[in-house]
Amino acid sequence: MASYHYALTTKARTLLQVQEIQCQYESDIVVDKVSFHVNDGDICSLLGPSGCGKTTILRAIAGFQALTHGNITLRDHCLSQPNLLIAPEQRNIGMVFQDYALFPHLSVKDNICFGLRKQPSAQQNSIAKRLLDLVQLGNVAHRYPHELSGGQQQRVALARALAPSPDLLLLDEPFSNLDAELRKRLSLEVRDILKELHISAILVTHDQQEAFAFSDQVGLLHGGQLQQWDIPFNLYHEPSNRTVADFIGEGCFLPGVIGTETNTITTELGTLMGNRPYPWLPGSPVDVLLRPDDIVLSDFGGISATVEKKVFSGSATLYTLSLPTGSRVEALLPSHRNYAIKETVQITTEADHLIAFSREA
Ligand SMILES: Nc1ncnc2c1ncn2[C@@H]1O[C@H](COP(=O)(O)OP(=O)(O)OP(=O)(O)O)[C@@H](O)[C@H]1O
Repeated sequence: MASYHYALTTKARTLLQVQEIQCQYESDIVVDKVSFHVNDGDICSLLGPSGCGKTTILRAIAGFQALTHGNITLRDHCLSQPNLLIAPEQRNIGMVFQDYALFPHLSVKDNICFGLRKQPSAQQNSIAKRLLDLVQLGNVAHRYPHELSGGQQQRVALARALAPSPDLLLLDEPFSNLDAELRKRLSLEVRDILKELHISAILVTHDQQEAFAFSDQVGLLHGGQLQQWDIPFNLYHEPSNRTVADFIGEGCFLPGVIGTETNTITTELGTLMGNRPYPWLPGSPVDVLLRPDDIVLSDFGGISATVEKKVFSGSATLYTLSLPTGSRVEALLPSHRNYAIKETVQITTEADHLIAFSREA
C-alpha cells in the first residue's frame, strides 16, 4: 500500500530502545505499552497535555522510575526491566530540569565541572573552557547562580549535563521558566549545540511549536499511551488518529461524505480531491481535517464565509470563519489582507494531505 508519510531515517544506528514499557504509581497504570527508539544523534520530544505521562517516561529512562512491564536498552545494554533498575549514575544519561537545579554554593565553572570530579584538573579545565565557550558564558565563569539571569542559569545547567559526555541527554521542560522570546531562541541554540556535539536528546514539553522546532521526531502521548511517533511534518499533516489531529495545531473537522470515486469527499466547500483512496464506501459519512493553511482566499467563485473571530500574529492572522450551514473552518491569511468581524470572504481549499476520519453516527 502506498505511504503518504515522509519516511523516518532508517540508516542511523539505534541508541535508545524503549519497548512496551508500563509504569505504575501503586495500582495506577500511568504509562502503558509505550515503544519508540532514538537513533544516534537524533533529537526527539515527548509531547502531550499535562498528566499524560511524559515526565514518568523520562524518569524511567533516567533510572528514577521502575518498570512494571517492558524494557529500556541503551546501546544494546538493558537498563530497565521489571526485575532490573540500573542506577541513574551508571547510565551515562544527562538531565536538565525545568528549575535548573544548579548548586547555589558553586561557581558557574564549578557547577560545570561537578560531574568531572574524578578527572585530572587539567582535563576538567579544558572541558569546562570548551563548554563555557559553547554556551557563551566564558565571561561569567566565576559568578554564582544567583548572579545570573534565568537563560544564563539554564545554559549552565546544560553545560553541566554535557560535561561528562553523556550518551543521551534528557530535558524536562527546560525552557518553560523563560519568557517566550528567550525560550524560542535558547531552544534553537541548544538544538544547534546538541547537533554540533552529535548528542542525542529527548525533550519533554507540552508546547507543540517548541517540540516541532526542536526535534527530528516527536512522540505524542495521551492518557499514558503513545499515539504517534513521527517527524513533525507527519504529525501535522498525517495525524494517525483524531486525538493527534485535535492536539496538533489549529484546524477544524468539516463533515463530508465519500464520493463515487473513493478518493473524493463531498463537503460544503465542494468536492475535495484527496491524495489517496479512502477505505470507506461511497456515501459514507466522514469528518475531513482542514488545517488553517488548507483554506485559501478565492478571487473567482469559491464559497462565502463570514468572519467570526480573528487573532493577529504579525505576518499572518488566524480567522475563524463560519460557513452557510453554521460549520466552522479556520484560515491563516496574510495579515495585510485585513478583514473585519462579520465581513464576508470567498474561500476555497488547497489541501495536499486530505485526512478524513470515519464519522460515528
Ligand atoms: N509520585 C506520583 N505518585 C502518584 N501519581 C503520580 C506521581 N507522579 C505522577 N503521577 C501521576 O501520573 C500521571 C502522569 O504524570 P506525569 O508527571 O508523568 O505527566 P506529565 O505528562 O509529565 O505532566 P506535566 O506536563 O503536568 O508535568 C499523572 O496522572 C500524575 O498525576
